[in-house]
Amino acid sequence: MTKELPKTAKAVVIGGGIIGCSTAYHLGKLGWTDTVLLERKKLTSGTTFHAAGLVGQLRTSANITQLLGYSVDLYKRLEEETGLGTGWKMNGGLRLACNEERWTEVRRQATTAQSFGLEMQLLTPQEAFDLWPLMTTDDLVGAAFLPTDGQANPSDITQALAKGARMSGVSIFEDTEVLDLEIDKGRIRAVVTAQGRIECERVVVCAGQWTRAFAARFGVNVPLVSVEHQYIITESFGVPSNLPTLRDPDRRTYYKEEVGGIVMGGYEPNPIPWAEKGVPDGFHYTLLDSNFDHFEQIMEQALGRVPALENVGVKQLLNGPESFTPDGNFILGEAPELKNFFIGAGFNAFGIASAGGAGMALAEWVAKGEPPYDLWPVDIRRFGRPHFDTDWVRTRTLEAYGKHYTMAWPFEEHSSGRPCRKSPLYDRLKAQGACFGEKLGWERPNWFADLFANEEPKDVYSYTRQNWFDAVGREHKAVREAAVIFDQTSFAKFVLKGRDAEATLSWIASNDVARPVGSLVYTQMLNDKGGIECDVTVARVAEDEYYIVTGTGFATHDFNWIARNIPAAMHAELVDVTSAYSVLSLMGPNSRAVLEKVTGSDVSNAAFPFGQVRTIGISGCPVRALRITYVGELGYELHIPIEYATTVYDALMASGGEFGLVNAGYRAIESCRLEKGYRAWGSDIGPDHTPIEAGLGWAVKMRKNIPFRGREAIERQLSGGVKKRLACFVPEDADTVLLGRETIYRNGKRVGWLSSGGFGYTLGKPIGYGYVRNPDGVTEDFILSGTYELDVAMERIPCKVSLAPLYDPDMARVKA
Ligand SMILES: NCCCC(=O)O
Repeated sequence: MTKELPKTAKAVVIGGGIIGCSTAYHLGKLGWTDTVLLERKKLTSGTTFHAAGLVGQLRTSANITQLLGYSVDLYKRLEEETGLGTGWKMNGGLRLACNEERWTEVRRQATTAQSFGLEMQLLTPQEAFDLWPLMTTDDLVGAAFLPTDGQANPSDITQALAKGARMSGVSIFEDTEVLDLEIDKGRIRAVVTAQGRIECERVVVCAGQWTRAFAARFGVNVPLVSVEHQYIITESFGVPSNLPTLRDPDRRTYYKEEVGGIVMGGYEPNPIPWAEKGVPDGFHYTLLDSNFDHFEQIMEQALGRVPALENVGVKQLLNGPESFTPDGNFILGEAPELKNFFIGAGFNAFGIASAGGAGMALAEWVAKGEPPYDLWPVDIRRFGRPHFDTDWVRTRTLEAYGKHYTMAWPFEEHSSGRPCRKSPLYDRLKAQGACFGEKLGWERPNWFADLFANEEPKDVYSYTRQNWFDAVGREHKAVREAAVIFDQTSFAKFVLKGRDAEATLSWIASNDVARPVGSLVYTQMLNDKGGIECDVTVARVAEDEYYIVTGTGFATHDFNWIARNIPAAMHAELVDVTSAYSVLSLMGPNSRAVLEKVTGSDVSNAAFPFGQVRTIGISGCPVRALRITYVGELGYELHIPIEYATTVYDALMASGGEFGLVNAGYRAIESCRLEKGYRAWGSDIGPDHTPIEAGLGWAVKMRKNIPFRGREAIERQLSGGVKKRLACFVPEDADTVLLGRETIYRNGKRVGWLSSGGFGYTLGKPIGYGYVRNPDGVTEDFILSGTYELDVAMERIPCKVSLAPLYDPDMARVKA
């Protein structure tokens, strides 16, 4: 008897691939048994059925690695739980290195794995050969082996997840296409199918490459596109079933054992986009025509590694389109555009590896309104304006696909889809030697080449100090000794306006923003666990108006966090004014002297002290000047209506020469902020870290009896103590290159990893920040009483620890 579609459900999951089934399985485990999964055709029939099925775990983020580790734990027990075979085997994963740079990358990855508590062994070529005797090793420098990696059968594991979901009471309907959603005043009311209508308030879209078009119908942007991906399946030739998976990134290829043969595929540099006009109707259990010519480049590489492939029969060259994203990470979370509309899609090469953990995290997000831990690298809110344009998304995604196995260089920038968003100063800065980086489409000067000395404004990547090291040193010196202009036009800027603006922001912000007009406050915005969701500057520009400034990459996230936290009864409206203002940050001990030459306004310390905002005139332009700094010097952020930007810039440059004013870029900012100890959201701070743990307790209004979101969590930490604390580390060896993720050892015991790392030119030393963790609690004494080493590329480097800023700890320069 066919089961009838229910009339109501607590949540509806759309899509019966591995991600949808994993999400439904985990919703069931959370007691959301009133969940319905709808699949328009048959389970797995979209993309899952042709996935290769490798399960690797290591990523550059600890939390994403943890998520993938969860997949492994789940896959280990799923067969026993459901009675269905999954094809899971923990045969380990090998990764080869064929040159010294790659070997450095692999050793750095081994350090990262160690930081995150994942076992990764470094092997000689002979040891690698012993594990994988089908390969040639002449060109090998070394290899890495992750014993807990493995592989699974994608269709079987999906069916097992579906069975597990049903066992919890979740209903699954195949051949049930979703035709529409009913949405009323921004609230989801029902899912409409040909078989009937299900009233529900929460929808989870896990529809693979169909997700972008489906979500767009409801105003939700999911930046993914389809790309052809090919692999071969050989006849059986006696390959042992315990053969580890193998990745040979220098040859762009991967391998796994399958029924005594080999599956081999790769990520070519010239991928072929698919379904540019949309996925055709009736595309299920469908593959594309094999493209032998295109695969030849991959096959050639593979034959060099596995000569046996020359003589073995190829059963199939499988060509299956999959969804890929512009940054190679998948897309998870609640859509910023529509409440209770969740996305799990765009899994690139990692669908099977990620599905267990991603489904768990997404289910928690749906059920509890937040993910189990910070998932910023995969959070849907990391995207922004350029991602609305499918052509731009496709261009960038094809670049990301082609780089799947290429070296992941430190400081590497994308090259496609550029320039996209340009500050009015772009051409001027380019003419003066700017080497630009890119964030959310914005071109931003990273550093300036000395064109008179024939320096080329181009990054040359390596794992040692890169070619821009000296140029950034020059800019750093100018920040500390003279004055610089940073073009920070890409900052995200919002206006919060309305008669309840003060009360609203007082609830959302953990620092005291109920200050007089003209005040400027650095504040965090916390979740209920006290974790830092936003890290912003707030200027009170009128009784009923605040101007909020945050980092370029956080535009969507922070806007969404603030907007969603405006209490229902409050009269306050949030508007994104990013495109209305250019930002020139005039920083350095001479910055006041430069400013005094171009403005008639009083910018003396008495009239315009630190932590204030003023409107000053420059060349006929009303400039909003914020007395604040992220580099630890006297300075002013000048927020300029966009049409005046070049006029103000030209005036400053014309007057600044005598004070040593020069252009400087983001890499100098990074160097200076590391010396001064300013935290960076996304690395040093984020939703998993509270201000107390981050050493930002001074910025929380605990002495005032003002309620704010997260206050109770902070009170608990202040009375009960913390189990981790951010500290600063300075290696004794000045030549050490710190990049982040290096393991922190205290008295020989692993206690954490670096959240960020770089070089401080004034100090003349590398600088790193990282949390020292201890389940029994971490106090200042605990931190300062330890002897520390950092593991860098599997080598221990002694270092000193500090809790106080390394530069200007008493703020004398900032407040000068
Ligand atoms: N979809 C193939 C996975 C390859 C890899 O894990 O690198």
